[in-house]
Amino acid sequence: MTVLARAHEVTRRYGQVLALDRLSLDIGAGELVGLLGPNGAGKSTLINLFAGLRRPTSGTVELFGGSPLDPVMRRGIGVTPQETGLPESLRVKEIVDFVSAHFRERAGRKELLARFGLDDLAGRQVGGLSGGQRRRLAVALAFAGRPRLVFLDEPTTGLDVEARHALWDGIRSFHEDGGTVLLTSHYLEEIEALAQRVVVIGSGRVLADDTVRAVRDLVGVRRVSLVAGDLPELPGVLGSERVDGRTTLVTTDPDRLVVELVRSGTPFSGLEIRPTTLEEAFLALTTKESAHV
Ligand SMILES: Nc1ncnc2c1ncn2[C@@H]1O[C@H](COP(=O)(O)OP(=O)(O)OP(=O)(O)O)[C@@H](O)[C@H]1O
Repeated sequence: MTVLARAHEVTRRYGQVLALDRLSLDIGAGELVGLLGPNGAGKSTLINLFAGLRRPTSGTVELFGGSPLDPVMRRGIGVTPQETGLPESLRVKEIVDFVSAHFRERAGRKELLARFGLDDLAGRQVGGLSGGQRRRLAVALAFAGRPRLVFLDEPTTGLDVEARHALWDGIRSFHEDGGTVLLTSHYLEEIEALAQRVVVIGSGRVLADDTVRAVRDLVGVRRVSLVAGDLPELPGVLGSERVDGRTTLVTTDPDRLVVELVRSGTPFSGLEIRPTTLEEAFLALTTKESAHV
């Protein structure tokens, strides 16, 4: 596998804050990697290091085998930060042309706008775009220089379902054409929908790096739901909720839980056991992590 971006034993401090803690991660050519972690886990810091916007306190960061501080290497990437300020008075097509002009290789304006569902807005001033349209434009601009690798920091924040799906389609088609993507998201279904590989980070460290499915299996959390009155104390329960008389228990050991439930003689009905969503897996992982601290 050709490695396009590599972090090796990277530590980044901001004063007393340890944002990344000897983190190592390789992004291979053609991968679509989802970076998942709670607020403050270090996701944006990692993207800023790869994009050459910050330097590590220690450890090494490589981009295309060179330094992210080298503009030649940076020309091969596209970045959408969490927040972007675009000049309000420029038209969409003018901004696309302005950004594209910085690159030797350029995506065609029409093709770029179409890919992100913005074709009808080419003549519109940015000041007249909705929040979601602005966000889509900011993401589209990451692709203006025909990058080999794009970093998208929470690309769909603030978008409605339709706009989010339009953006997913744009990211997917870039990936299908051989592009490499690292994206962070708080929408867990987004990572499940797009990424083959998920890297979970917490407290500046990699907690898991695997397929979405394997990460779920890794924590082995299941949802047991049933209709019952008051329940006795049951083994391995990480959380519970009760909606409309149905109780759902999140557990690491559904078999033992059911055995104990039957042994307790508590009457129940409608038993269902389901695998977890990535969100539940992620919560269990980060809970485990904080239990270690
Ligand atoms: N410029 C800065 N100065 C001081 N501390 C910072 C700075 N940037 C980030 N941090 C701190 O570093 C840690 C990691 O932040 P980072 O933004 O990388 O996390 P994140 O995973 O992207 O979070 P979020 O999901 O909220 O965007 C946090 O504790 C944050 O407060």
